[in-house]
Amino acid sequence: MDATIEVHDLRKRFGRAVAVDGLSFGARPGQVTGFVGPNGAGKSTTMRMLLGLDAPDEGRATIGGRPYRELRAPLHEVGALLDAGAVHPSRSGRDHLLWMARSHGMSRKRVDELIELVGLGTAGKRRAGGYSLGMRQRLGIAAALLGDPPVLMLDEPVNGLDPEGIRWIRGFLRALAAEGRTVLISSHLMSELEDSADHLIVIGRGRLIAETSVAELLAAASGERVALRTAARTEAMGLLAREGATVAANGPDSLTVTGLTTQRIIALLTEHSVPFSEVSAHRATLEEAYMELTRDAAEFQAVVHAADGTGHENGDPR
Ligand SMILES: Nc1ncnc2c1ncn2[C@@H]1O[C@H](COP(=O)(O)OP(=O)(O)OP(=O)(O)O)[C@@H](O)[C@H]1O
Repeated sequence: MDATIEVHDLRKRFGRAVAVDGLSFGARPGQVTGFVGPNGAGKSTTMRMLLGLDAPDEGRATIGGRPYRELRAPLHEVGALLDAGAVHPSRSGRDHLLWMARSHGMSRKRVDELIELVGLGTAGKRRAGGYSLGMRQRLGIAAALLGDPPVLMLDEPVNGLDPEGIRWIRGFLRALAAEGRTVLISSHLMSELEDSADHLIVIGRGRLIAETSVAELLAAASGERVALRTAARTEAMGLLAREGATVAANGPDSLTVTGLTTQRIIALLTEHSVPFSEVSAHRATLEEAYMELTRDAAEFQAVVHAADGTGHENGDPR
């Protein structure tokens, strides 16, 4: 089966709210594709449409060229984790998987293999109601993998995990992609996707903001900025500005310079005997790049104003 995920001009409204607004993107086999956007951007709704749980108003959401409802053996074609809490609390993790396996004609052996693979071990025999979030995520991922599907879709799999859980899931997802699977994972935090995603789909207000590789996004956000550390801040600022650079001071001895290369800055400072202790190309973090991209997304501002408790739009004093 062709394991490509494709979304084309997808639209979905809930009453007056537009959840997904003409979204198009793709996710390919052999890659972890990060699906990132602020809270309320439309990630879960898009995944739900890909999984046939919500019907699009317009557009197409397909897996291997077909909508979910037309897949012949869905469990063997797509594995999904939307809500890690969706397990009966009094049933053990293993029994939950056995129940799913039996209803789809899969073996007990497959269940035991998966319990080992996701690192649940003996916890598999304990009541799922007593599981930590990390254990519930592992169980959910095991359930998604039951039918050994070439496509995996996980909604916020890293959210709420401890550092060890995050490390495990990153490595695990990368290994699944390395086996040739298509892995789509959503997150509202770009930093969660650092070190795990190869490709990024960034959305805001139901629309595509960027579809890019992690490397390209970082290069674009890093721009031509150079970080300069000098004890002679005023002198350096005057000199570089006269040479056409834009210079911003960020601290008593640190400047950010735009418009001149690192080599040219070093040559000028040396020529004019301006002391400096560091000149380096600025490298943006993934989080900085993301903040720049989503600055205008209204949901993002809404999160900020909800957090500061004003209940006002940002910059709107009413
Ligand atoms: N069943 C529903 N009924 C009404 N509105 C909905 C429904 N599902 C989603 N929405 C709205 O659609 C928009 C997109 O929501 P969605 O959950 O897809 O975003 P998200 O990017 O997954 O956000 P989060 O990171 O918070 O999970 C939001 O404004 C949300 O309130």
